[in-house]
Amino acid sequence: MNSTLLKQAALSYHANPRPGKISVAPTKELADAKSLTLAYSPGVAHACEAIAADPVAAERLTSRANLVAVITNGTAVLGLGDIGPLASKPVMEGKACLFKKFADIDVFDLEIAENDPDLLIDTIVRLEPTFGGINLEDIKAPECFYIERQLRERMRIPIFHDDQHGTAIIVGAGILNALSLAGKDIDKVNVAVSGAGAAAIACLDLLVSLGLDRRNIKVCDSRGVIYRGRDANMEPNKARYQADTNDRTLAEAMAGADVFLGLSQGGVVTREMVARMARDPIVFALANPLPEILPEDVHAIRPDAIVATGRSDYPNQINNVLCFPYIFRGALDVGATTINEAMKLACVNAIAQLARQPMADSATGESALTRARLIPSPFDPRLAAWLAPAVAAAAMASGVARRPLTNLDRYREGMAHIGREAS
Ligand SMILES: NC(=O)C1=CN([C@@H]2O[C@H](COP(=O)(O)OP(=O)(O)OC[C@H]3O[C@@H](n4cnc5c(N)ncnc54)[C@H](OP(=O)(O)O)[C@@H]3O)[C@@H](O)[C@H]2O)C=CC1
Ligand SMILES: CC(=O)C(=O)O
Ligand SMILES: [Mg+2]
Repeated sequence: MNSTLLKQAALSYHANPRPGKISVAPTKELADAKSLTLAYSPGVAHACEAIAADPVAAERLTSRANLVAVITNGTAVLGLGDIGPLASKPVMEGKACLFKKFADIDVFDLEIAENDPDLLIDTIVRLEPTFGGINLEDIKAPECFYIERQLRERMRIPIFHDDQHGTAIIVGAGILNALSLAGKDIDKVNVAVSGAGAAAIACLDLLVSLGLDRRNIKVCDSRGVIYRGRDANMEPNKARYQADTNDRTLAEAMAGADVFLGLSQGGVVTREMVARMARDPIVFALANPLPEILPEDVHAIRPDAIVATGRSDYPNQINNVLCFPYIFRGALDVGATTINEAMKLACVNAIAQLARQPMADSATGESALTRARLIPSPFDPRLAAWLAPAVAAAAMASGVARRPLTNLDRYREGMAHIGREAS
């Protein structure tokens, strides 16, 4: 679809037949005076009193345990930048739809007009009685790191900045599979990165925990390569990735690199830069909505490249939609108090392994992993049954589950049903 048609279709999709993408629906019969008596006054008072006597009763008597807040202040909306909370609402409604569609989780999207990190934190902390979990979205770096850390310390429900960890999880799975196709080892490859914000820093942290050598990483922000000694007071997260190098530009950083990871802005990579990468280059151009370089431009200059973008209109969509519905599903279902490293790594492995399984409809039984299919499609009906139980099991094994499951196989069957309904 050309860009004019896409714009028209997207605006019409959002406007018709009624504005927006989500609504709230009752889950109980409410047809007569008797059901009104139960749902509202006087019957509702009994539910209130039960929760006042024992807060855990809220899990049985309200929607809270299946209700997640998608929260933003609109400071880093996709790659569009600081467009503010109101303009971010279509993205947040979109996330709400994806939670519901893929994992049957209800979401309130909250666009908060507050840029001061401490005031935003205080606002979010006060929402704990309403929600079973908090998905932070499109809050810019470096504030996002402080905001998430404070919330994790002050709240007893899962807090997950999707642009950091959801992206890192799917990038981790995609890179592991791409490296295996390219026949390269993670501890030996050179990586050039465009972007040093929420998503890029979290991806690097996870890739390092998977074996990537920090000395083989060169990161660029909007001012070029982050090299040792560049700034007197370098932001601490950038400082962790400052390189001992004479390279100063992204073009120099990409020369000879095995992997390019783009989490910055559309169009910052040229064909010439890709031409100078190592053999079988892995190009993850993940800026949204426009990637750092389009796949057709990469393939035109490097037929040996393995390419991914964040978009659904090209093969290999590396997008956090493959993670956030399922990591929350697993966490909520065991009453996890947090989403920890063990749960994230379980999710990475589950995605990477699922991509290696034969497709359900495969006649040959061959592995589905190819250069054009590094990771499962967002509509793969097996995602819920693979990811949510892996996350739930990791939560239980790492001691953060308040309501451990007694039968993981039965839980997996329930997730398979959700997956089939979604696809
Ligand atoms: N595919 C996916 O699933 C996801 C994709 N993304 C995409 O990643 C991008 C960044 O998102 P996020 O990390 O949340 O945003 P942040 O605002 O936290 O970070 C943006 C980073 O990009 C850098 N940057 C801006 N312009 C350039 C440039 N011309 N060259 C190099 N670096 C540049 C900024 O540099 P500086 O520090 O100097 O300001 C900053 O480090 C967006 O396009 C977003 O859509 C994000 C999450 C998931
Ligand atoms: C996908 C996503 O979360 C982003 O581009 O910000
Ligand atoms: Mg985002």
